[in-house]
Order: sequence, then structure tokens, then C-alpha cells
Amino acid sequence: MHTLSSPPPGAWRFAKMHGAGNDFVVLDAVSQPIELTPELARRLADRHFGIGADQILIVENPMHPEADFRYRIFNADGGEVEHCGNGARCFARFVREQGLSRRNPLRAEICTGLLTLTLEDSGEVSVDMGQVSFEPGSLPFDPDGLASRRQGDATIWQLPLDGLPTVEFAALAISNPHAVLIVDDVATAPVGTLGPAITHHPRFANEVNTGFLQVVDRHNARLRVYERGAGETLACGTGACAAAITGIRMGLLDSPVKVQTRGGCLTIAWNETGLRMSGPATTVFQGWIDPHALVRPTEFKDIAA
Ligand SMILES: N[C@@H](CCC[C@H](N)C(=O)O)C(=O)O
Repeated sequence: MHTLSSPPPGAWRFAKMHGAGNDFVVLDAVSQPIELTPELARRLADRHFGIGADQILIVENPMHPEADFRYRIFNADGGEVEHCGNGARCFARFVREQGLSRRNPLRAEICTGLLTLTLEDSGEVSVDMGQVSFEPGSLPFDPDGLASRRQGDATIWQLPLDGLPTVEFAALAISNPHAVLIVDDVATAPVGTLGPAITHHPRFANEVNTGFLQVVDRHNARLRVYERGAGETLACGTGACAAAITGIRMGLLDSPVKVQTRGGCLTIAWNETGLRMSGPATTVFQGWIDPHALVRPTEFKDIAA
């Protein structure tokens, strides 16, 4: 019998966290040995047979000499990805709460570069989000032969979809790939149909996160995001950055932009000094998980002939 005070040998200590409702299992691979495979990430994220999360974050020792830590991100489907804005804020809170570092600001290495993260006196966490690219190849996105138009500084692509209306979107990378559509009302936007149709479209070789942006006024927007590898989440930090930048480039928004998601509000500032996102990061509970217990049974095993 294992109890909370005597976890099974080989169990991993974890925290369950969220940033504006985008939820994470966060693992500390600095002070315990963890071999996280894509399959184990998928099982941890399973909402019925695991802990349940949109993404799994694993904190490791850095390889870059200027970084305090490295952290890696796995989507709920097990795919490892480049960046996660809400995850970055939770990473900074986790490092402080677990006693791994009291440094503020922190420097974190992700697979595409270094991020600077600050625990603010207000309780929020701010992140300098790194590079933004509007080059289609950086997503990658293949626009060959597609119609497009310019609005302000943004290129708006027109993509015909099988059995659905043609959609218009801006494409950009916040290290990870985003397509942003403007909608009149996020509450009625067809996120469940257009989201997967765009996210899995073959023109996005590595798939894409699809954002539905409603401009409220020049400093306020609403957003829903159908995420690659996770489906619709309650918030997407890189998606909020992509949406704010798209609105600014289209001449519809001015920095800073408050982006209201279904799970909370994120503030995005984008100017000559860079891209900065601020928002909440919350620990919900902590515990131990035995990775060997993460087995998903075959459905109807007993009656399969
Ligand atoms: N929820 C995240 C983004 C997580 C990764 C994304 N689904 C992808 O595949 O790129 C955020 O807050 O940015």
C-alpha cells in the first residue's frame, strides 16, 4: 500500500497547473530522473486514464550557458512542440514553488532560443516571448497558388476548404505555427469545424494552431484557439500573441492588447522592444504518479474474438 507520504519507488513528483485554464502537468527532471517519451506524455495527458492536461511540461538542466533551465513541451497527443506561452508562465511559477531557483527574472531555454520570464509583484508572470516570423516557410505553410490580399502590413491568405467556405487568415510563427482568422463573434465562431479543417490542412506540413479573433476595440480582443495536438483549449498564450500581432498589423488593434480567452485574460505588448505576454499562472495540486500505472486498456478487450 503506497500513501502520499510513501510514494512507490520510481514515481514522479508532479504539479498540476494552469494558465488561464490552459492546463499542464509539470515535471521536475532536475532533481529526479525522468525519461519522458511521447507515449508517456500522451498517457499523462489522458483525462480518463492519466492526470489530464492540454500539455506536459518537463523542466531540465540547460544546455545553453546563459540559461537557468531548459523546458520542453509535449502536446496532449504526445507530439513535442517549439513553444507554449501559458506553459512558460507556469514553468516560472513551478521553478519558484518547487525551490529550484529564486532567480527573478529567469532565463529559460526552449528548442528555438532563450526566453526571459519575470514573476511580477502583482502575482502575474511576464514572458519575453522571443522571435516572430511572417515568413511562410517558418511555420511551414505552403501558399503556392493561393489568392491573397494585403490589409495594413499583413498578408491575408484565402484557403478553399473541402465542403466548407473558403477562409481568410494571416499566418505567422511565434516559434510555433499559427493561423489567425478574424470573426464577428467568438461565441458563434465555427471553431469545431473550421479549427480541425485548417489545423490539419496539408498546406501546413507540421499542422497549425488556428485562432479565431474578435476585435472589441483598439486595445481589447476576444479569442478562441483550436490547438494543434490538443483541440480547443480554454486559452493559448502563443495564440494570443499571434492574434494581437495580426490585429495590430491589420490596423485593427494597438499595443498593448488585452486578449480575453474562455479561461482568463492575457496582456500582449508588441513594439520595437519585442513581444511580451503577461498573465496568470496557478498551481492546482501536486502529487506523485507512477509512470508504470499509466496503461490504457484496449477497449472491449474481453469480448474481442
Ligand atoms: N497552449 C500553448 C501552445 C501549446 C503548443 C501548441 N498546441 C502547438 O502545437 O504549437 C500556449 O499557451 O501557447
